[in-house]
Parts: sequence; C-alpha cells; structure tokens
Amino acid sequence: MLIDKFGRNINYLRIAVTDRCNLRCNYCMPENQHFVEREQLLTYEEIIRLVALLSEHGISKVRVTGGEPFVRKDISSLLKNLGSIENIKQVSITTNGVLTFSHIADLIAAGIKNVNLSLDTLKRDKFLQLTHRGDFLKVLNSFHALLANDFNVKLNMVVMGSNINEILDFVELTKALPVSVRFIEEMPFNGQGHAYSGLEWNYTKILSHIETKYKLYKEQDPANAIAVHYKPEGHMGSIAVIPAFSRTLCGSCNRLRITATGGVRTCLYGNEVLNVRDLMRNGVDDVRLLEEIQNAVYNKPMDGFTAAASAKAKVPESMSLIGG
Ligand SMILES: Nc1nc2c(ncn2[C@@H]2O[C@H](COP(=O)(O)OP(=O)(O)OP(=O)(O)O)[C@@H](O)[C@H]2O)c(=O)[nH]1
Ligand SMILES: C[S@@+](CC[C@H](N)C(=O)[O-])C[C@H]1O[C@@H](n2cnc3c(N)ncnc32)[C@H](O)[C@@H]1O
Ligand code: SF4
Ligand code: SF4
Repeated sequence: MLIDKFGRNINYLRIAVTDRCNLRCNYCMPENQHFVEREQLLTYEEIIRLVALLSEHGISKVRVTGGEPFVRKDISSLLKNLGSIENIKQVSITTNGVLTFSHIADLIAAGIKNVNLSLDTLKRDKFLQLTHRGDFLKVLNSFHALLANDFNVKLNMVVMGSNINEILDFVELTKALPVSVRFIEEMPFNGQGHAYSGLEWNYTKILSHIETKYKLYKEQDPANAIAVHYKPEGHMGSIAVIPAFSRTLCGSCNRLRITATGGVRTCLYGNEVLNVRDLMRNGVDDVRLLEEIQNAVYNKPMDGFTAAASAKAKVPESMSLIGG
C-alpha cells in the first residue's frame, strides 16, 4: 500500500506523458514556452514499468495528462497497455479536445470511459484569445462525438476574469446534456515569468453566482473528490466546483503525480521530491524503486499550503509539465 503519515491511502496516479501542447492557454503556458527534449521524457516502457509496479501496491486509477496527451506519438499504444494492467481499474484522460475526435476508436479499444475535456469558453473568438489557437470547432466536434459514443464526459472550465460572463452558459449546457461541468479556481501555474495576480473568483463566489439563476441540489461527493458536486434543478447533467486554489479538500487527497520527466510530486503545490526516470536509467531494481516511492508518499505534505510554504521560491511553473 501507499500510505502517507497522515493515514491517507494513495491510490490515484496522474501521469503527464508530455509537456508539449497544441494550445497556449493563457493561464498555463506562454507562446514561447521552452519544451524539454524528447530523451528527457519518460518512455512508454518506463511508464508501464512504474504503473505495473505501483498497481501491485495500491494504485488502481491512472489519469493520463500532459501537456496535451494526444500530441505524443503513438499514445494509443500506451493507453491500451495501461488498460491491460491487471489491478488498474480505471484509466482516464484529460485532454484539450483538439485531436480527441480522431482518437475516439482508440479510446474505446483501450477501455477508456472517462474523458475530461478542458474548455473555457463557448465562443469561437474568445477561444482564440484564451488559447492563441483557432481550433474551437475541433474541440466542439470532439465533445459531441464523445457524448455520442457514451463516454462519461466532464468539462473543465477554469474561471478567470475573461470568462465569468459565460459561467451561466456553461451551467445551461447541463440542461439537456449528460455532462458534468466543473468550474475550476485558477491556480498560479502559468509559466509566464510573472507572479500570479491572485484569485478573483473562489469556489464560494462561483457557486453564489450560479445560484442567482439556478436552484442547486447538493449531490453526494465521490470518495476522495477534489470537487464539490451539485445538480441544477431539472437538469440532465450536473455541475461541480474545484477549489483548486483554496485547497479545502486536501484532507482526503489520494493523489500522486509523475511529471513528464519522471519527477514525483506528492502535492501539486510542492516540489519534485524524487526522480524515477533517473533511478530507472541508473538501473534501480523494483524493490528499491518501490521503497523510494513509498518513502516519498509517506512524506506527502499535509495540504497544498504546507507544500507551497516549503517549495523553493521560483518563477511560476507551467502546469503542462506537472499535468494539472
Ligand atoms: N489543488 C488541486 N487541484 C487539482 C488536483 N487534482 C486536479 N486538480 C485540478 O483540477 C482540475 C481538473 O483535473 P482533471 O485532470 O480533470 O482531473 P480530476 O479532477 O482528478 O478528475 P476526476 O478523476 O474525474 O475527478 C485541473 O485544473 C487540476 O489541476 C489536486 O489534487 N489538487
Ligand atoms: C495541464 S492540462 C493537461 C491536459 C490537457 N492539455 C488539457 O488542457 O486538458 C490539465 C488541466 O489543468 C488545468 N489547468 C492548467 N493550468 C491551470 C491553472 N493555472 N489553473 C487551474 N487549472 C489549470 C487545465 O484547464 C486542464 O483542465
Ligand atoms: S491547459 Fe492543457 S491545453 Fe491549455 S496550454 Fe495547458 S496543457 Fe495545453
Ligand atoms: S493541493 Fe496537494 S494535498 Fe491538496 S488536494 Fe491538491 S495535491 Fe492533494
């Protein structure tokens, strides 16, 4: 088992498979983002070795993220191999939707049912402003194709100054579509080289705003959720808010992160505490590899504030290497 010193059972692994991306979301990465060399990325063999090992010690859910997972070559083979690891009960993916449409058959073949799609606006011109790319229609296409193929789709919308006037439109989307829209507090991982300007809309403000138009019923939150879930009255879908910056749900955190370059992060807000790529490339055996990871997990910070306080001062990183 992977247990930390506060007794939290870590069973959810998030793996960033690349730091590269075909969008440039304002809150995540600048236009001139520097990407790591291909050789620095974990190979698929290394990823499979890690997941297979950790699956024997409590990891049962894996999320593939990035950067944009679908820009990495032959991602379908990785997804399929992850899905066939015996103790992995769920493989999920977080994607920006630009290339997802053409991979739907691969997702089905890999047994993936849960797709989280990031979309911060329902307007084509605004999409261009927010992402610096004009792929809005491709994302919409992917969204509808995923729903048509019965995927469980969650839409991730990062709430920032420029899209607050669309919060209610996103709630409206849940009226006739079986989708969960999640409103996310913006976090300081923008890779912009300037400090984070601060959170304007926290989860309570987002909820109060939604309640000006919709009657919300509290839904039961799944175990270890980092979101608070609600059902708007009469809607087919549901909504949730993710207090990603307020960090109110750390007490039940079950997450472990591996960055695209093999860094182990036991909290999103903390530093890399171990590098498993380097260990593996130096010939570590599974027993020692597991011990190192267990030790890192044991010392997982109590919450995102403790983690941030002890993290080295640095220019805000881009979320793309960490995977969100
Ligand atoms: N503070 C904080 N934010 C997180 C954590 N996990 C995910 N997020 C943020 O929540 C947003 C949605 O993340 P996703 O990649 O869709 O993953 P998820 O919320 O774990 O997805 P589910 O498994 O469907 O619940 C992103 O902005 C993440 O950065 C976490 O452990 N702590
Ligand atoms: C880093 S992205 C990687 C996967 C994929 N490229 C995508 O956008 O879905 C994972 C999630 O992190 C979120 N994210 C990125 N930067 C963020 C920030 N500064 N604050 C809050 N969420 C952020 C994105 O909106 C996305 O939902
Ligand atoms: S949030 Fe996702 S889509 Fe946007 S720049 Fe970051 S990695 Fe790319
Ligand atoms: S901030 Fe850190 S401890 Fe809190 S939920 Fe996120 S990863 Fe877990």
